[in-house]
Amino acid sequence: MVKCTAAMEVVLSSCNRCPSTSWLAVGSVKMQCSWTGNGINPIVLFVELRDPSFLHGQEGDEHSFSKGHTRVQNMGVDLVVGQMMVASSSTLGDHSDKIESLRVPPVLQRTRFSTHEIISSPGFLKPEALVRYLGKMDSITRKQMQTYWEGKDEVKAFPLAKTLTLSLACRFFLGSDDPERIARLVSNFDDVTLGMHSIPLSFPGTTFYRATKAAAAICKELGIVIREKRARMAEGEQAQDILSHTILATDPSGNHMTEAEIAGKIMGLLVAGYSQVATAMTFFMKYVGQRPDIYAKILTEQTEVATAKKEGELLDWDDIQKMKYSWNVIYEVMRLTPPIQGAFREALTDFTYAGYTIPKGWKIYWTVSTTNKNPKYFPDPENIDPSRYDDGKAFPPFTFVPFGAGPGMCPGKEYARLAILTFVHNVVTRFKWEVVFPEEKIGGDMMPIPEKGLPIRLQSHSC
Ligand code: HEM
Repeated sequence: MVKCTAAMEVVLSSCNRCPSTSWLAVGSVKMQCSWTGNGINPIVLFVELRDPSFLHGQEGDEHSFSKGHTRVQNMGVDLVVGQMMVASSSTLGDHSDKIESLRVPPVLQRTRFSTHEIISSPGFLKPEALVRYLGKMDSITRKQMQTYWEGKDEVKAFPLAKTLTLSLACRFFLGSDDPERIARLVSNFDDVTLGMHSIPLSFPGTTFYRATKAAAAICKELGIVIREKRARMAEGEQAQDILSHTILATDPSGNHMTEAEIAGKIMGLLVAGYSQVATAMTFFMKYVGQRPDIYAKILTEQTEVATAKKEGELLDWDDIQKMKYSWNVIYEVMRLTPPIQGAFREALTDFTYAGYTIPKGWKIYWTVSTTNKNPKYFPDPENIDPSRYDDGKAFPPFTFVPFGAGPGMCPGKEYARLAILTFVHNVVTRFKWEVVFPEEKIGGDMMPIPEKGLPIRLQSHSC
């Protein structure tokens, strides 16, 4: 058994300014694994309290989103994945030699190659590049509808949305359509996603331990994918996906990434591109399934798009531009249930916010949902009202942050928009649906998860 020693400082604080529950950072934890003596990075300890107010709201978000000369710095996917990979190599017992090559110090991951730069540099996630993916996105979505949705009276929306988004991510990030490989990865990705937001106590039975095992399994599979891709590139295959460009990327000294670094980057991207998009699709099904008035308006919009197309013709960029009402509904879905509830930052200097002094080096958790429900900007905040985003209505910076804000804002926003709207088009033009358990419990710590997978009863338009 792995034993971890933890030295812990804890400061508890709360205030009554915030009407809803949020997460409060309360201290830092340093841990050491008794097997290897490896230190695991200090992390914040957070607990759920009623009415705590910490870094949220417009003022808090300005602190937490700004980078560089200001008070906090971003801790993105890389660092969390990096932590997990270091831990995985120290806790997997007899498998540790196999994944030794995958150990990547988190600092190295963050400084040599930024994920943001890698996915932005070849312009992969920019609208002009995404236009090229749209037809393929639509055809993958159609195929999945035919295979998993059509002819069924009842389906579980969450697992099906995850199968779809993982297939899309594997296609566009890895250039792979292999369904068996995708099926093998699904449960591992779920474990990694949960582990990214858990306290890194790595012994059998903990969420973090499961995540480290899953991360190791994904990296092993990715190692094979990377070697296959390198071989095809050596034979002249063009770089047409993010993996190829990551293989070709160099740091300022002209060095390429190691296989482990590439696997870490790609795993971070797959996790980001898979679970958040699936969560947004799932909560679209939940909220719209309970609001026939909103469903009717979306159906009108999507039917107009569909009837303007020839038989079998795939969606194009102009079609997406016509889906304004549908996207406003998605904004409301993400405002009420943000797929990412918040993220970590690290204080670069001591600073005081709302009467609390945050010491340098402490990890801070900022929350999305409290910001997005501020009644000053979103009157009657619990109500779904897509007209909030009608043309011409703008919100002040840092008041609506489902995709974050500032320099660390989500680089996958446009990709997510296309994937979600393509899904909306395909599901709404085929079915009307009813949520089986309107009061289904939403679990998950930092990421909302419907506990039963959101079962829905389908009624096909063709019946
Ligand atoms: C509905 C879908 C999505 C939502 C709601 C979402 C939300 C967010 C948020 C809130 C952040 C900021 C985190 C922070 O400030 O620390 C973020 C960052 C990020 N997202 Fe997304 N995201 C989505 C989809 C995607 C997709 C599809 C990709 C990849 C293609 C992606 C890649 C990333 C990356 C790499 C970062 C880190 C950026 C950095 O640190 O500079 N996301 N996302």
